[in-house]
Amino acid sequence: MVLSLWRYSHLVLAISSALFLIIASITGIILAFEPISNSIQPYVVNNLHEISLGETIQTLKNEYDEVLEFEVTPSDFVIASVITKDGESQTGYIDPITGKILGEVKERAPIFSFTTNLHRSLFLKSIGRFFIGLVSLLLCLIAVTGLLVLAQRQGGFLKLYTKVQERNFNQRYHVILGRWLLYPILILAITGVYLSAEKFSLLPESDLQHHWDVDGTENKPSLDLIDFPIFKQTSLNEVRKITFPFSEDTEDYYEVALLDKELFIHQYNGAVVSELTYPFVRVASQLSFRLHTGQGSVLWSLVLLVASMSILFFIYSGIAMTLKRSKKSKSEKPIVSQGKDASEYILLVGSETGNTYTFARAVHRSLVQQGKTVFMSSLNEYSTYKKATHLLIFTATYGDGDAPTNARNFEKLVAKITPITPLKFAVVGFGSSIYPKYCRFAIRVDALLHKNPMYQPVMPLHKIDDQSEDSFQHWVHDWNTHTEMSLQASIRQNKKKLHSFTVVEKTDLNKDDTFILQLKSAKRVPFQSGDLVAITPENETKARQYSVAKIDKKIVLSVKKHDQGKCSSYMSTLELGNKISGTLEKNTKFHFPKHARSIICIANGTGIAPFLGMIEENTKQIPMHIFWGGRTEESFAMYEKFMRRALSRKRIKSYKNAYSREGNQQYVQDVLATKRALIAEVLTTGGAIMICGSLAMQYQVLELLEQVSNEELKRPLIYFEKNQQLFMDCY
Ligand SMILES: Cc1cc2nc3c(=O)[nH]c(=O)nc-3n(C[C@H](O)[C@H](O)[C@H](O)COP(=O)(O)O)c2cc1C
Repeated sequence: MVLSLWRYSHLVLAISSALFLIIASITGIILAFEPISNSIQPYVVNNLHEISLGETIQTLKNEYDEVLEFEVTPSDFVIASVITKDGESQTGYIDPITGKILGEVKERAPIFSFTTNLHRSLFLKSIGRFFIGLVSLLLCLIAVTGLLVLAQRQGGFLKLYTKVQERNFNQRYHVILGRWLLYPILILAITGVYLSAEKFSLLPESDLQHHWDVDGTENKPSLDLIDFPIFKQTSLNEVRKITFPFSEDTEDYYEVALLDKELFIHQYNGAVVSELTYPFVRVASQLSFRLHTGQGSVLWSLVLLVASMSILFFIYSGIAMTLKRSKKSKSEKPIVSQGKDASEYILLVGSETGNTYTFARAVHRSLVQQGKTVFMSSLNEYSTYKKATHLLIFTATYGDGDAPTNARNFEKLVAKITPITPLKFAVVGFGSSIYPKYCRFAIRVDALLHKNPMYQPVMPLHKIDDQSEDSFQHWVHDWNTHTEMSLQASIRQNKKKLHSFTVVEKTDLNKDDTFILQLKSAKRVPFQSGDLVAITPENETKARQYSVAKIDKKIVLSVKKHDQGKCSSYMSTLELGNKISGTLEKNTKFHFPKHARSIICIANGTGIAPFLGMIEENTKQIPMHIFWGGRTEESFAMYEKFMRRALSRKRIKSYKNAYSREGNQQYVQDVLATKRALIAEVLTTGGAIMICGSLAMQYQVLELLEQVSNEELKRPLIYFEKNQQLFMDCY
C-alpha cells in the first residue's frame, strides 16, 4: 500500500513535469560543457591559491597608470579594468603575476547564451522562470519519492545498496543508476529552486550596509601596499572582486569582496575600516550557483553532465516500465496486495508450474473487489499475521503425494508457528486423478490444520482435478454459501498466439528413445533459452510443454518419446521440412542469470535442453559448470558436441556426468555430493544454481543443497532462494 502510494506519487510527479524536465536536461547537458570548455582556455589561472592579493594589486599599480577594478571569475579568470600608460582604457584577462593583459574579454559563446535562456526561462521571461522553478521543485519531490520507492523495494534504507533483483533492463538500471545519481539530481533540483526563489525575491534581503569609524583607523602609520596584512594573508582564490580607491582621498578605500565577506581597506595604512560577513542567504546563493552550473570545477560539471543525461534515461525507462505495467494490467486487472500484517485474508499458494497461482490470483482479485484486504504468498513463507481472520490455502501435489517446492517447508512451519488469533481456514487441492495419490498433499495440510483448535474450518477440503474451471466454480459457489460473500472468480483463458514452425534438423532416436529436434519459425518470434514451447498434437486438446534452447536463432528441443505419450510420439514421426504449430511462452523465472558471478546447471535427461542454449548466451564467460544425469554414456552422445564446442569457446568451465546404469551407477546428486565446496562457493559469492529435469531429481538435489547450505554456510537454502540464486524448472 505504502509502496504503491510512493510509486504513484513518483509517477504522477514525473509525468506532469516530463516535458519540462526533458528540455531542462538537454539544455543542462549542453551547459555542462561550458565550465569544461572554460577550463581549457589560455586565460585560466591554475595557481590562484599561491598568489597573494597584495602581489597582484602592486603589480597592476606598477604596470598601469590607473587600475579601476579587477575580479576573479568562478572559471578562475582574472579580469581587470585599467587605464594604460598611454591613457587608453582597457578591460581584459590578465596574468596576475606579470599584470600583462592576455586578451580582450570575450563575449559568451552564443550557444551557451541561447541555451541558458532556454534553460532558465524557456524564452518566456518571468512566466518561464516560474515554470522552471516549479519544475525544479517537482524534481526534488520526484527524487525524494524515488528514494522512498527504492528503500521500500530493497527492504529498507539500510539495504538501499544491496543486490538489485530486477532482471528487466529498464527496471534494473532505473534502480541501479537511481540510487547513485539521486544525490547530484537532488542537488541540481534544490539549487535550481533556490536560484529561482532568489530571482523572484522570495528570500530575505541580503544587501550589506557598511558603517565605519574614520577616527579609529586614520592614525595608523603608512605601509607599502604589499605589506598590508589583509592583502598579504589573502590569496586570489578567496577573492571575488576588488574596486580600487576612486581618488587619493583618505576616505576612498579599497572595496574588497571575498567569497564570504566584504571589506573596506584604508588605501595608505591597510587598516580594515569595515568588515561585513555575508548573510547566509548570500553565501547559499553563491554556493547554489556554483553547484548548479559547475562553474570552477570540471569534475563537478562532469557529474552534472552525467546527472542531466541520467534524467533523460529515467524518463525513458520510467515510461517503458509504466507502459509494460499497464499492458500487463490490461490483460489482467491489477491486484492490490496488502502487507502481511495489514490483511484480513491470507492466501497461501503451493505451486510447481504456476497453474495454481492463476486460480489464486482470480480469488485474490475478487476478494479485493469485495473490499477485503488480502496478502498472497507461497506456503513456504507462512508466518504470523497480525490482522488475519481467514487463511486460504491453494496447493498442488507432486511426486509421491509430496508438496510442490514452494510448499515443502509448510508442515514444519505450522508446527512451529502459533497464529496470533484463531484463523478460519479453507484448503483447495489441485491435482490430477490419474495419480494414485490424488491431492495427497492438500489432504495432509487440511488434516494438519484440523488438529489445531487455532485453525477453524470454514468448509470441507475441495479437490480440483486437472485444473477444471467447472470444479473451481463449484468451490467458489460453496465458499460464497459458507461465508455469505459473493465472490466472482474465473480464470481468464489466455489466448496465446499460434506459430508455425518448420523442422530443420532432427536426430535419430537413441537407445533411450530420446532425440533432438530443431525448429525454425517463419516469422521472427522473440524468445530465449529457458522459455517454453507448447505443442498440441493433431486431434488432441491438451498441449505438452517443452523447455527450449535458442541456438543460432533456432528452437532446439530435447524430446523423450514415451510409449503412451501422444505428443512425443507425434513429434518423433516428424521429418525435415514438416511443419508443426505451437505457442511460445516466456518463462522469465528460468532465463540465463547474466548477472551471476558463477553458475551451476544441474539437469537430468532431456532437462539439459535449456542449458544447451544458455551456454551460447554466456559470451562474458561467467564460470559455468554443468552436471548431467542419464542412463549411459551413449545417452549423453547427442549432447556431447554442444558441450565440447562450449568448452573450446570457454563458454563453460566444466561438465560432469552421472550414469545410473553404467560404471559407478550414480545419479546426478551423487556427483554433486562430491562438489560441496564448489556449491558453497557459488552460493556465497553471488552465483546461481539452476535445476532442470524431473521432479524426483529436483527433490534429491534440493535435499543435498539444503544440507550443504546448512552445514557449510550455516544458512537454510531458502535464504539463497529468496536472494534469487536458485532457479528451478522441473516437471
Ligand atoms: C510430475 C508430476 C507429478 C504429479 N504428481 C501428482 C500427484 O501425486 N498427485 C496429484 O494429485 N497430482 C499430481 N500432479 C498434478 C499436479 O498437481 C496438477 O497438474 C496441478 O494442477 C499443477 O499445479 P501447478 O502448476 O500450480 O504446479 C503431478 C503433476 C506432475 C507434472
